[in-house]
Amino acid sequence: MITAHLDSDDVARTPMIAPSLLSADFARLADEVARVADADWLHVDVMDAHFVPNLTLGRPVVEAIHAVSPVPLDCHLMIEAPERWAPGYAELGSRNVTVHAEACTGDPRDVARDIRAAGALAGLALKPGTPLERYEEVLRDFDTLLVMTVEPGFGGQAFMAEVLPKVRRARELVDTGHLQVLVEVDGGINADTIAQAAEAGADVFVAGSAVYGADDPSRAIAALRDLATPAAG
Ligand SMILES: O=C(CO)[C@@H](O)[C@H](O)COP(=O)(O)O
Repeated sequence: MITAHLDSDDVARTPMIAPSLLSADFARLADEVARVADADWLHVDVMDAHFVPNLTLGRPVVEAIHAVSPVPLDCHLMIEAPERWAPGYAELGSRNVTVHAEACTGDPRDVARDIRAAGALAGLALKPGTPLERYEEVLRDFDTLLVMTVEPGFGGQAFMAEVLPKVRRARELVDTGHLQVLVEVDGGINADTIAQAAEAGADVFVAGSAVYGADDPSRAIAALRDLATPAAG
């Protein structure tokens, strides 16, 4: 059985920028994917109108995006019953597939195992109000921890700085426990907020409107990386 894991390059503490396709023009997806070829990952938000009050796209569209994307896909499943659907997003070739802890009906470690067995890294996402303490024990069974810095569902919301202590605690757990886990932040990340998130210990920065709302997404990605790098320490 092939099981995906992070390699040493992934955990080198180099800030990774993952533009969120949610802020792209859905009528021109292939072009919008090509505009962020300089990114580290392409973040794809899958929403089911149940777990979150919004509906986006599903596996056939993600498969089509994967076929044209020059960068690895980072699929964020904001859906109910993730244990049923997550392995399919791994099988299509995604680099990372993240499920919400709040949506898992069983042990989240079982979903992580199935995602990895299907060939992707496994991510665990937490809403702003979900305590990390509840999931500290399962962290070592995941490759990424996505800390939501807005309520999931929509792009263009304001960054919730009150979530930063959770990012700091995640960094501490990863460092002291020597865990091979990337800390990812998602929501309201832009030129004004990315340094705070980097200083708190994030490795991966999802940015939707800050990248797709820019005239030149490549320059926006480079600028975000530059702002995160000194703050990451
Ligand atoms: O998952 C989500 C929203 O639920 C995010 O990925 C947003 O798409 C980020 O957009 P910005 O806050 O960066 O505009």
